[in-house]
Amino acid sequence: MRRKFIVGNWKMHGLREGGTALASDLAGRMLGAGDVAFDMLLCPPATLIHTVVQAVSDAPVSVGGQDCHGKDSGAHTGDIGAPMLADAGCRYVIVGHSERRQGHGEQSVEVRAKAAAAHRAGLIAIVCVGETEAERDAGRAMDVIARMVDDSMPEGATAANTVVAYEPVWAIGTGRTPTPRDVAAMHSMIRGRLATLVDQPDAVRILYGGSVKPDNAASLLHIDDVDGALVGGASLKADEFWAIAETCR
Ligand SMILES: O=C[C@H](O)COP(=O)(O)O
Repeated sequence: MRRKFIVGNWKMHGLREGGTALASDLAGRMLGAGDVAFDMLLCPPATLIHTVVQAVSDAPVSVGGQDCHGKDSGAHTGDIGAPMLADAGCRYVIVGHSERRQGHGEQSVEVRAKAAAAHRAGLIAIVCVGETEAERDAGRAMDVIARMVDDSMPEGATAANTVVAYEPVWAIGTGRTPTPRDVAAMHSMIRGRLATLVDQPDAVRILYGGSVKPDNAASLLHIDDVDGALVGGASLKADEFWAIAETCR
């Protein structure tokens, strides 16, 4: 049985005061809620990792990085090594987000190296894949995602060290989402693909991301093979993020 997984990706948002307040608010809700049917992860910007780790230390809330380098250390100005994230208290790291692939020209071969680096550091890698609008319009979405999954998954990936996030690029921050039928088809295809790439493919959590909001969360999160959500904008407001999480209860 895969537990639902609700992940907040704060992207490049947040200063210490607001980040502490948001993380503390969510930690309090998790503690107050008792038994919940989902796991919660917050991925703040690197500058807030330490602060957020402290703010959620008493609560069942994990913290993750938004990216890591494919090497453990070295002369890579501005980058963060996976061992640094682990040392700072992270359990997870997002790799291959489309904002890294598009904004920084990252290819799947680098994403694979980043996921491998995450595993070496004992982190769980959240490997993101997603097609552009042009690729979907051209009827190539399935092929594109299949290839991204194949090329981004490192040797030694297991259900214990890897999560996959399907995020159509055209749905991120736009208020648009694929139909539940399209999401179901894509997630089912991804799970089939994982069979040859990952140990225990049926246990791998596959998240949907892209304009997940309180009003559409239930319809997206109850689709077969959708094991949670990678939430951007709505993760910056405790009420909205919590409302999304609560649809899993
Ligand atoms: O990592 C999160 C995704 O990019 C989704 O962002 P969004 O919820 O703002 O569309």
